[in-house]
Amino acid sequence: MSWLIYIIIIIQKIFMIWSLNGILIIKIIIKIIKYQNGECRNTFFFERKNMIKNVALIGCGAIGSYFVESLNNRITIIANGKRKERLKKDGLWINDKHYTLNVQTEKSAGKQDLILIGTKADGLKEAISYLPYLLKEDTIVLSLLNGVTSEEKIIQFIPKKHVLHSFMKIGSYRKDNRIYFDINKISDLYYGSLYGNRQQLHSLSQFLKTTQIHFHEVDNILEQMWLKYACNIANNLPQAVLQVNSTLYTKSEHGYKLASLLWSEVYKVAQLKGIQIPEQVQIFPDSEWGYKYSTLQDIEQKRETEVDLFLKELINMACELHIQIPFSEMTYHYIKALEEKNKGYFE
Ligand SMILES: NC(=O)C1=CN([C@@H]2O[C@H](COP(=O)(O)OP(=O)(O)OC[C@H]3O[C@@H](n4cnc5c(N)ncnc54)[C@H](OP(=O)(O)O)[C@@H]3O)[C@@H](O)[C@H]2O)C=CC1
Ligand SMILES: CC(C)(CO)C(=O)C(=O)O
Repeated sequence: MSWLIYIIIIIQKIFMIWSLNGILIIKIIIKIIKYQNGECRNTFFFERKNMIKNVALIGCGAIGSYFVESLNNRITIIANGKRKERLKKDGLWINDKHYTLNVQTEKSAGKQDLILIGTKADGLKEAISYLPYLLKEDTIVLSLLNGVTSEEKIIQFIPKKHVLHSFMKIGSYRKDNRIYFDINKISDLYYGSLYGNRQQLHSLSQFLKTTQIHFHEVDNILEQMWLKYACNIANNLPQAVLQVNSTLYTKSEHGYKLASLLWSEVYKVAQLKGIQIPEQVQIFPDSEWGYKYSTLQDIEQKRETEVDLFLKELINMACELHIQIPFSEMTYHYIKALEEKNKGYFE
């Protein structure tokens, strides 16, 4: 009889090991399925490191407000001096809803997991000077500015591993502390990694999935940024010179031609830098509805424009490549002269 007891015990043990293994195998299968669906990319390999909790925004204007609206209770606004007092006291009105803000200086905010830079080009230098106070080992920095050089400027001051390349597609309008955009139209964040920081990319996508933000993690972020850059140059600038809305490009063959000429010069520079963008000019969708893009908004509200970010930088690149881009040069000087006119130089 004793051999029978032995056999029963052995069978019992086999079943126990089998069922334990079974549970383990089922757990691994569930993990793999979740990983495939992108639900646990952070945790499968990286053991719950790099979870984004603290998010800071430097520059809560037209595009920054999109993140205030989406992450309201989870976002710290970084500002100093009078700007800080104003933002604390008045908050922001976004699409006619009032938001009170958690405003901190760069020194009081503490270390951040994610930092969004939403200043214009003229505020970038100061924004960069805040970064050392906010950075920890695995902080992610996104620069939302238009143009193709803000990331290069940032990595002159902080290690590359922090920086993902990014830009926004959104039509947002600001007058003082009132901001309007339509989240049902295009309001999208694009980002990608040029410096091989895949872990940051996963953390960011993981975090964004928990929010209402429309986002796209893309492989060809540099091409996408240049495409947006070319669109901004071709669409924002002729309308700013002529001070008319975007029907310029749909109603007038001359307007369309102006956009095409500028586009052809960005295309030439991009080609020589090995960046692929389409040869044919792209007019922003819905331009027949008569939009005023940011450069014209700046001119009308007598603010500095970002023409240096758009054209001065293109002219410098062309110079380095030993090519001429006369339409861009001329447009650059037109807009600079309009800025001077706004400052009352000619009165
Ligand atoms: N508007 C749009 O629809 C789009 C804009 N973009 C790009 O996004 C970038 C931002 O543009 P936009 O949002 O329109 O610009 P805004 O002028 O509306 O916003 C910039 C904000 O940055 C703040 N700021 C400047 N310096 C600092 C600083 N040192 N610390 C804290 N805050 C600071 C400004 O504050 P203050 O007002 O007090 O000076 C302002 O609120 C630009 O590069 C633009 O080309 C891209 C896509 C669409
Ligand atoms: C045209 C627009 C709104 C597209 O996102 C833009 O980038 C700008 O106004 O500068």
